[in-house]
Amino acid sequence: MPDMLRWLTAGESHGPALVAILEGLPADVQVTTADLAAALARRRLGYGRGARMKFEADDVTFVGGVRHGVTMGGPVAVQVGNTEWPKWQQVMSADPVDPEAVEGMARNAPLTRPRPGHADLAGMQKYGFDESRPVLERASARETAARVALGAVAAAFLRQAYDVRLVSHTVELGTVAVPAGAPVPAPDDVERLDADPLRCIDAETSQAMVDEVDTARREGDTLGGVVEVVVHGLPPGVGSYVHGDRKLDARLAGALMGIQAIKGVEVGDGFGLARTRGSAAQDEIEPADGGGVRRTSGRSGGIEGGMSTGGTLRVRAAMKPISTVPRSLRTIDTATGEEARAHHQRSDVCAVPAAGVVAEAMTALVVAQLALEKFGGDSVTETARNLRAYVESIPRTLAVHP
Ligand SMILES: Cc1cc2nc3c(=O)[nH]c(=O)nc-3n(C[C@H](O)[C@H](O)[C@H](O)COP(=O)(O)O)c2cc1C
Ligand SMILES: C=C(O[C@@H]1CC(C(=O)O)=C[C@@H](OP(=O)(O)O)[C@H]1O)C(=O)O
Repeated sequence: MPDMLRWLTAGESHGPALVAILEGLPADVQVTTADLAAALARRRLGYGRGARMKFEADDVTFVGGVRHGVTMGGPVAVQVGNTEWPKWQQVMSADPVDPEAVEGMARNAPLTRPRPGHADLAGMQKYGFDESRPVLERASARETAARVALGAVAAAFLRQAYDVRLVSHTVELGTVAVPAGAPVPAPDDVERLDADPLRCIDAETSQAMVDEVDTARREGDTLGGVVEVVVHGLPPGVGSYVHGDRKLDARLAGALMGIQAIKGVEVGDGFGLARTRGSAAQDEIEPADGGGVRRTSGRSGGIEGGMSTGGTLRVRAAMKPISTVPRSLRTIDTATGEEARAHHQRSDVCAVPAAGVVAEAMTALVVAQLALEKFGGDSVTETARNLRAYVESIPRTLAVHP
């Protein structure tokens, strides 16, 4: 069975634009260009990002699927224009260029010193390229702008159809971590998180993270970290236990690992649970006041058996430190086979806060995909009605009280 909601992006880091398509979304989702621009602006936030984030803008437009601020049921197509395109027009021209026009142009020099930690070397081997420009143009995390634009559409759908809301935040940066027991952010915390330089819920930890970025920058180095995405309001039963590839946690892990530089995904207390006893690792079930069930804890991160439990969903993604290290790493020059130092022009010291926004977008897409598989419907009204009928059909004794 093909997925009900599908998405695809195209475009290069220094090309004229990124484009993205979201197919399978119901009609009547209210979404505007301003909503997309706001989501893209959040992705540019964060202490530690490089020069490019300052001078480049995301020029976003809908090119299909939306009319007068509402989706029409057809594929939603988005374009994110690159305002730096004039500088790259020749280097990244789709049509052949006059070799004399690019002769001696520094930007067009062949990139023959593949950067460790990037797609450069394996990409050259795979496609038989003699330089890494065609690889890095597509592998670059610039592409995440397109996914964030689609994520904003998915998030609007989830909010309007099911009252489901997402929040993301930074929980670790380098060696600095939010203290154990810090509150799980609520939807109301989004503004405060976005205003924080590291998108961190705890002010003291955030200051320590700023210091960590400053130290890394001073030392010509880069940082990674861990982000968490929290989903509020998801009813039980989204996802599936019948096949591995239809599990909510499997889909989330795949989508989050598909973000550039993400090296690990943890659902709920994931890795920590592996170090405890079974009696202390589950969320016990007890009768709720006035009927129904409640959980005594939220260790599972709101997923059991590949399905949402009706509790708060929590998923974390670990980002490795930025690969382009200013002090530059050892490599070879592929033109000569000689030892060399990897290319380095400019780079982020840390992009963990931005990765949180991207992780939130991917989570919105996956949750929307599996929610639509459960509830179906061609309009927001229809899918919302299906959700209500389902929730009402759950016997009173089994109703979830988060
Ligand atoms: C939001 C974001 C920004 C990034 N910025 C940079 C950067 O400026 N420099 C860099 O070397 N890597 C950056 N990366 C990471 C690379 O894109 C990534 O490491 C590379 O594509 C190789 O993929 P892999 O790490 O998943 O193997 C960024 C990643 C994300 C998610
Ligand atoms: C452009 C973005 O991020 C880029 C992601 C990136 C990488 O290697 O992934 C490397 C940098 O690009 P450049 O090498 O051209 O300076 C970042 O600026 C963006 O997030 O919009």
